[in-house]
Amino acid sequence: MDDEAIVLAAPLVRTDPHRPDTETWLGRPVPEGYTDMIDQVRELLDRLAGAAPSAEVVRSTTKTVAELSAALAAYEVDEPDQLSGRLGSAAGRAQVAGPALHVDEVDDERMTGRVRFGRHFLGSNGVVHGGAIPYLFDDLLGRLALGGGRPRSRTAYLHVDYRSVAPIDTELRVAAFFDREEGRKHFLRGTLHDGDRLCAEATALFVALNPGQT
Ligand SMILES: CCCCCCCC/C=C\CCCCCCCC(=O)SCCNC(=O)CCNC(=O)[C@H](O)C(C)(C)COP(=O)(O)OP(=O)(O)OC[C@H]1O[C@@H](n2cnc3c(N)ncnc32)[C@H](O)[C@@H]1OP(=O)(O)O
Repeated sequence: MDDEAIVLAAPLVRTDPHRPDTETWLGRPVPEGYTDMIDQVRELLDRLAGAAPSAEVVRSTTKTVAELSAALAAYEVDEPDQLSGRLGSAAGRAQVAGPALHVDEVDDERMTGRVRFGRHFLGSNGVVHGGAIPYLFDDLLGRLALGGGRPRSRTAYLHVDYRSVAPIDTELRVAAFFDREEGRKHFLRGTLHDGDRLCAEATALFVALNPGQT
């Protein structure tokens, strides 16, 4: 392993004091170190986005990533059994398609947290890609839509207003609010702040699924 490859494998410095030590999933213990693995993959995506590697490092990284894919392929499961996207207390639900969202406080009507968009989510000029922000809101508001014992629902619309730029590699604040419900229609809104500065806000309609609706 050469020096540049060692940098990729360096221990993760990001830590989350809010993360529980153990978590169960579908009544089973989550494999030890699972969320650390997800954090390492996030780190890899950030490094990948920011790197202009030598041909030698491209070759060795390609080989290593192919080996990792093959190792995970041996453990492929159907959707109901997958961990990614289902660990409610893990950053971003352990789903690396989205940013590392940490929920701090939640009740039936409100949710607050922190999010950090890494280099992987860069649009340009140090600013988060405009497409990554709706992802964040869909996830955040979608979780709150499920709160308070409410039935499963689906996003019918999601309207995002970009009020000011959201920087990458910065801890941003998020908040979600359950505004009201009209029959199956649940109206929610969310905000994204950098300090006191509003970066983006969203309004959304989630429609509760009818019994038997998939
Ligand atoms: C095993 C354990 C796991 C545990 C996990 C724990 C961790 C946390 C877990 C999870 C967090 C989840 C966080 C992510 C959440 C993400 C959510 C998504 O992204 S969902 C994907 C994107 N959305 C779609 O693909 C929808 C596609 N559209 C549809 O399926 C339908 O259009 C649907 C269901 C939205 C509505 O269809 P209809 O046939 O059921 O109902 P109709 O009659 O059309 O609408 C009902 C009412 O809503 C209004 N409506 C519908 N769409 C509207 C729109 N776009 N604008 C305005 N009004 C609309 C209608 O006008 C109607 O209103 P009137 O009752 O007449 O007053």
